[in-house]
Amino acid sequence: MADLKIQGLAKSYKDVRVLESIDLDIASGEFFTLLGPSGCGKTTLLRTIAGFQHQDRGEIVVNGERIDHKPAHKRDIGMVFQDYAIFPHLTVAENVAFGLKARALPKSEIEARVAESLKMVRLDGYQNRLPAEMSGGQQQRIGLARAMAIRPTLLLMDEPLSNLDAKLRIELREDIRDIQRRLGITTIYVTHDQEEALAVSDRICVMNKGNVEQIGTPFEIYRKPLRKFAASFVGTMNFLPGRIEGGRLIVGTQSAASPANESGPVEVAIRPENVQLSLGHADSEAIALKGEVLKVTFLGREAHYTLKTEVGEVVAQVADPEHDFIEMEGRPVEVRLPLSKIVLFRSNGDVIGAGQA
Ligand SMILES: Nc1ncnc2c1ncn2[C@@H]1O[C@H](COP(=O)(O)OP(=O)(O)OP(=O)(O)O)[C@@H](O)[C@H]1O
Repeated sequence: MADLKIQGLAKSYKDVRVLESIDLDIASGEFFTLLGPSGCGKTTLLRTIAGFQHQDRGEIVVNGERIDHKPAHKRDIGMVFQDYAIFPHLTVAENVAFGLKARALPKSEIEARVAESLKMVRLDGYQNRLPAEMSGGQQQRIGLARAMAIRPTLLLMDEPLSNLDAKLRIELREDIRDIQRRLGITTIYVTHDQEEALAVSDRICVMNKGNVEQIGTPFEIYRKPLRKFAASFVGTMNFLPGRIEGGRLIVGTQSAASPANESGPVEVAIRPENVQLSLGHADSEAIALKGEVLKVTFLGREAHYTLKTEVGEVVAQVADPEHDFIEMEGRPVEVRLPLSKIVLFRSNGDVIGAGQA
């Protein structure tokens, strides 16, 4: 069991600052995900923790002890890579044994750990195969078994599912999560896939341009974004221009009692699943915009609507649709934005109050 503290970690390549000043506090046994767009510094942060490169400033502390002066092989960290990084000329068992041989463990111990690790990733029986005879998903299981065989205090995973097709990705991410829970190993997982992050993590750290934007549980990140960046990067969000004046939230020609105690221009954010469509009139707890259905995509258990309103297009997602919505295209509807589901952002991207999406 290991907890990890990162304080003031900064890294530049030549004169380009890639990590600004990162502070993280990761609990023992936690599944912690670094989520962000390409180039935001996730991999750099992970590789710095692993010891493949060195920070310019800051500390990395595991169980109260600084590890950032140690070389990578002395940090007791298991690593799983996007491209598997397994040796093609070695058998499955030899690949898994690789780190154990480097640690000069007795042969019987190596054999026992290889067997145990392969069983854990459901590859028992494949010991003597070569990687080329295995599928992509199986090759990544070898990578996972190899990382776990050394019984590391930390497990780091860099986009481990990116090279797999959609179905395998879901299957393997569930396996990774089950194994991680069972062993209770502190895990840092890098992905740019927000759905994957929501599905597997205890907590998510949303990164942008070398900074931490928000750290929270998947629920908090999705439902209570603290910055516009997290709100737009995770899931789908409608953003509409509005303003608060005299205690009223004004969107286009419509208004309702303002949920926030300030005034000035705001961005009104709402998730598609929280937009309500109605043919009747709205209550006072919602902004009700006149709209027209531009497009309907019917997906069986839900339908997605693109709606034209006076302040721009709004996407609504309706669960369990009751109409044959093809007939709805071109029809006028009322587009209701319930105040309890709206999040308001200032022009600088900061959330107002503790809004909920
Ligand atoms: N060895 C290097 N030398 C110079 N610049 C680098 C080096 N490695 C990464 N960078 C730059 O640092 C920035 C952050 O890269 P990093 O790989 O950490 O981002 P990332 O969030 O993991 O992105 P991706 O998801 O695309 O891997 C990028 O702008 C990248 O071009």
